[in-house]
Amino acid sequence: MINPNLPLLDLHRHLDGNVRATTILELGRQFNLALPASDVEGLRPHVQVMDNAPDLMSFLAKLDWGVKVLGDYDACRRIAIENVEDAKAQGIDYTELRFSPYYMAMNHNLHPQGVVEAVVDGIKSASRALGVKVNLIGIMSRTFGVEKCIAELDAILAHKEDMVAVDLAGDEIGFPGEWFEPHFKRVRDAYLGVTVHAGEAKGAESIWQAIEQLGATRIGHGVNAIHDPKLMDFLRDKRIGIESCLTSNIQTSTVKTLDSHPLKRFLDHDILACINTDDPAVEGIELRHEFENVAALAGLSASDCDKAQRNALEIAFLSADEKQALLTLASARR
Ligand SMILES: O=c1[nH]cnc2c1ncn2[C@@H]1O[C@H](CO)[C@@H](O)[C@H]1O
Ligand SMILES: [Zn+2]
Repeated sequence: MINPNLPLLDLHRHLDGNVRATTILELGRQFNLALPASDVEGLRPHVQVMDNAPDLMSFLAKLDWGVKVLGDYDACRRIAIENVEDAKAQGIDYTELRFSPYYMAMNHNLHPQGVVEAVVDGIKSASRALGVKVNLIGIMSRTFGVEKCIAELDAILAHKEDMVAVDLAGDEIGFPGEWFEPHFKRVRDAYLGVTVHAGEAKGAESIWQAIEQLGATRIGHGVNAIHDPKLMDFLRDKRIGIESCLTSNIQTSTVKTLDSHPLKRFLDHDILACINTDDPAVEGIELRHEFENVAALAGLSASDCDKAQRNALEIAFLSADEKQALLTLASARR
């Protein structure tokens, strides 16, 4: 359940994992690309998870068409704007949209920095026009290797004033966090926040690594913390945020069933965990659905959902004043 008197936040939302099927079709036509289908129903199984994927990497393959159609910078700007429209339609008060400039650039040889510029431009204009507060998180896609991530980081840091944090996403097993220590030193030196996808495909040791070596103050997914009692206490005591994504974790086969999802136990342990979408279009879900339908199946009560909403505000990459403004806005509702 969503408490309308608390702000509604989505802190873990991939902009490039949320490209509308209709937009993929239109951009495919615009750039004369051979798509696997010519209508939405035919395209759906190629761009959306229909049955749960057997593992993370099979899930991630469903994001590929959404970036294969990005034939120019205007296409990047377009999907950025549509992401703000989608957030607005959900009644989201504040969202942190994350994106991987190299992943968006690579199919049509765009320059990652040009992609960043187009996304920043689209987000700023749409955010202003629609009245949704948005910040950006730059992603390094670890799947493409250490060197590509250096170039990707260069593009992100060239626009560091338009970013609140940097993330590491993609293949957690094949490209361990240890390889990205120099990258995150640069991120911290630029005074940006650090959030890392960890403990999703790998165990609790990957979460320890993200916190202790990379400087993460927030963890994407972090489901495998549940197997390490010392880490559970550490996350609570150090106020490390956990960005949970319920449906995503089922669809990647990270968690077998919703009733065994660790989010409820994170909340009971007073860990700052919250509810997020991950890749809405690829999953075929949205934030309200996660709160209104999925949370209860994961054992959350209405007061657990309240807690998740408050936790999101607590761990958001925002100043104390900005958080207060969001609280004031929501408490004045109705
Ligand atoms: O759930 C996830 N786990 C790990 N990586 C992800 C997830 N969703 C998307 N990406 C990755 O994020 C980048 C695009 O924003 C891509 O690298 C994609 O593979
Ligand atoms: Zn993610």
